[in-house]
Amino acid sequence: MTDQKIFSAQGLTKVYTAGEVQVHALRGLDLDVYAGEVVVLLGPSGSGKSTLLNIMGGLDHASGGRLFFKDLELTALDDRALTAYRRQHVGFVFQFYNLVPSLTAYENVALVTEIAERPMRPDEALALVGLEARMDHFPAQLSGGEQQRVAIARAIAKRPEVLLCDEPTGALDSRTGVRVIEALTGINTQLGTTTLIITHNATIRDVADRVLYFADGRISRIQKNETRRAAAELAW
Ligand SMILES: Nc1ncnc2c1ncn2[C@@H]1O[C@H](COP(=O)(O)OP(=O)(O)OP(=O)(O)O)[C@@H](O)[C@H]1O
Repeated sequence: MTDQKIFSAQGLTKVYTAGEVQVHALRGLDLDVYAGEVVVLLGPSGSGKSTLLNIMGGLDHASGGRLFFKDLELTALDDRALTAYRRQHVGFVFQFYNLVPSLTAYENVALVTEIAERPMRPDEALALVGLEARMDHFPAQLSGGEQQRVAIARAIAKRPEVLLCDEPTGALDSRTGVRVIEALTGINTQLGTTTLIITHNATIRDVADRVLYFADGRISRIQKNETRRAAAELAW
């Protein structure tokens, strides 16, 4: 973790309108995220965690307030510029892996490296998540945790500055979930990738530099961990 801000949000709001109903998903959120840190986002369902991650990742527009990625004001960008930002700077990991079933692990990662500006090789990315021996396997031949690690390799192969993870262990049992968190923290250590992880599993907060507690569209508390616990020590 450094003192260089990579994200800075001021008064960020998001209102979803569904027919006559308005949902205030973010209600004036302020946040700084520092380059190289691991941040865990905790909070009840509907408290705005995914909404924030989607806006940070350029998948959605805020309704108000300002959000910067370094000097770039994301809240001032149109769809096209937001797509360019996302392609260049952001990797995503979701609860479901979305691998192409007819392609091997290697080929799934290569799909991304072929269109990135300065990618690592697919085998290099797969080695970072401990799957170099499984490169030629198809998704159906891999466990859920291994498929998620392929998805992580795919997300980091373009060397994004930011990795945004929405419930990456949500579909996994404890042992495989721990391996996935190990892969994420290992990448953070080796590449310095700023990593945000949404989870409902409070045990995971111990691997973070900081923990953000969400409540009703705002951050109600920020916890700073003096030391980060090794992912391998986690169990739930
Ligand atoms: N596309 C949408 N249209 C309408 N309302 C939405 C949309 N996306 C999210 N919401 C609403 O915005 C609020 C915040 O949702 P969000 O997904 O950010 O919460 P969350 O903290 O990530 O929840 P969870 O932990 O269940 O994923 C919720 O009330 C949700 O129903």
